[in-house]
Amino acid sequence: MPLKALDYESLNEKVKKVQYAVRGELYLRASELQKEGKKIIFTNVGNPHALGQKPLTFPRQVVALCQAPFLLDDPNVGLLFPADAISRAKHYLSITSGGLGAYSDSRGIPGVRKEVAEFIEKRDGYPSDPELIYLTDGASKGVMQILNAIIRGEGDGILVPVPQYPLYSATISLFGGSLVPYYLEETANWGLDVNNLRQSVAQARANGITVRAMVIINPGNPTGQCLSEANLREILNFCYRESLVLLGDEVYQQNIYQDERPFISARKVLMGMGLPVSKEVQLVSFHTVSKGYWGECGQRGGYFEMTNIPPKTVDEIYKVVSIALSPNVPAQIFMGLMVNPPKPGDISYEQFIRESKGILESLRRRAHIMTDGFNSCRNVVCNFTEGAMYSFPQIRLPPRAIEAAKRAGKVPDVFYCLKLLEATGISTVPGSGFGQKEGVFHLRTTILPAEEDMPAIMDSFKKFNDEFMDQYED
Ligand SMILES: Cc1ncc(COP(=O)(O)O)c(CN[C@@H]2CONC2=O)c1O
Repeated sequence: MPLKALDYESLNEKVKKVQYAVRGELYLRASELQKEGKKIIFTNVGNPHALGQKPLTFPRQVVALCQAPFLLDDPNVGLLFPADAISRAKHYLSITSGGLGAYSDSRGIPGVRKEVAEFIEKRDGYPSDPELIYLTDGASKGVMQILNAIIRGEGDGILVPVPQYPLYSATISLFGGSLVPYYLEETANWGLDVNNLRQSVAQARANGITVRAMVIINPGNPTGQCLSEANLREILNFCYRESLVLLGDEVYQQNIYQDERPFISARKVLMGMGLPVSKEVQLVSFHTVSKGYWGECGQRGGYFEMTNIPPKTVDEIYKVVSIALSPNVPAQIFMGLMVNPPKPGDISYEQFIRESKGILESLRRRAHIMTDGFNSCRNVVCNFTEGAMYSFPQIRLPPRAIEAAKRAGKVPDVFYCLKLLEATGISTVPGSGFGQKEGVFHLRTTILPAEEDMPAIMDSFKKFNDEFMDQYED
């Protein structure tokens, strides 16, 4: 029989080649163990509600009423829902094309795009045009749409930080482009050295690659570093000199756990740089409802904002996003609520602030508990999680452990993470899934397990690690 189109052997080679570690070998093994009845702590994915975080009340009240508009006609609705949630629900229903069940404009609901533009203006102090803001099914879809527009073939290179979030390596691979790594400096708190950028671009060009764009993830995933204004200015000048599009992945902009480097957007720095840079550098910025203190990952809400992108290109991107008809409409309402939350004086303001502050302050404490726990182990060094929601400790593995990994046919940090999982139920992602320097090993975990469980989890990790080292250390 001739091969059919969906027989494995005849699949698109790019599909077979692509890797995505966040749900890779460790996650699959953890799922097997869970089926066998083992208690697993799935701290491999930045999925706050899966680890017990409660959703913020106000957004759920508004979207519940939008999903069930008949409740608005119930005379008792005011007994269950606050007046500001009722009025916001009525507002959103009035700007949809027929409620949550109707497709919206392919770029998203104009009224929500306007709320995003107002949020950006308030955050950065510069005007933002709703026409250049597209709502997407999570930031992932936006990243994929923009990379799809940029990558013409394997000769096109995208500068990506290493360690990186594998959405980028996977998408570049799937679209047949070339990933051009630039290494973050672990000993400089995962700092970004522009000299590394220059070397990476020169190396790529020597290999015949046309470097077209650069990705920054700020705050970083998995590394957690926050870029300073000076860093961002250096990067924007570099993109200007090298004519690179800058993709600013800023999904963790609400997740900041130190006061020295508050979040500043790439767009704000760009707008402040004056001509010609502020008008020449092409920037696309990404945000989501999946992170921050919202953690509404399953809703699939995101946006990207285009800066200095030519109108004809914007039209082409609009054409392509139209193929998928409409972004997720309930998620667009979550996005509107995220960028335009209850204000002082609103009935729900106090509760909203109490809930969101509570989550952020707990995340900051958990970041310290986890970092300190890792650094209490003799062979582990861990930079503090300045932002985002991950911890990325370096695990120094003795030669006999590396040999044992080789005998088992595993990359050393996969070997270590599998042993950790089997012994403790802690499901992590090996550093090799994010990229790391040769001969250096890491694992990524989230800082999301419940705060009251965190000390016991770190004790369990330390016990495993010390036993592992006793077994393999000379
Ligand atoms: C840097 C970064 N960009 C984009 C996304 C995608 O977000 P959306 O949910 O909006 O598509 C993620 C998700 N973080 C993944 C998911 O959980 N753990 C991770 O590392 C991310 O870490």
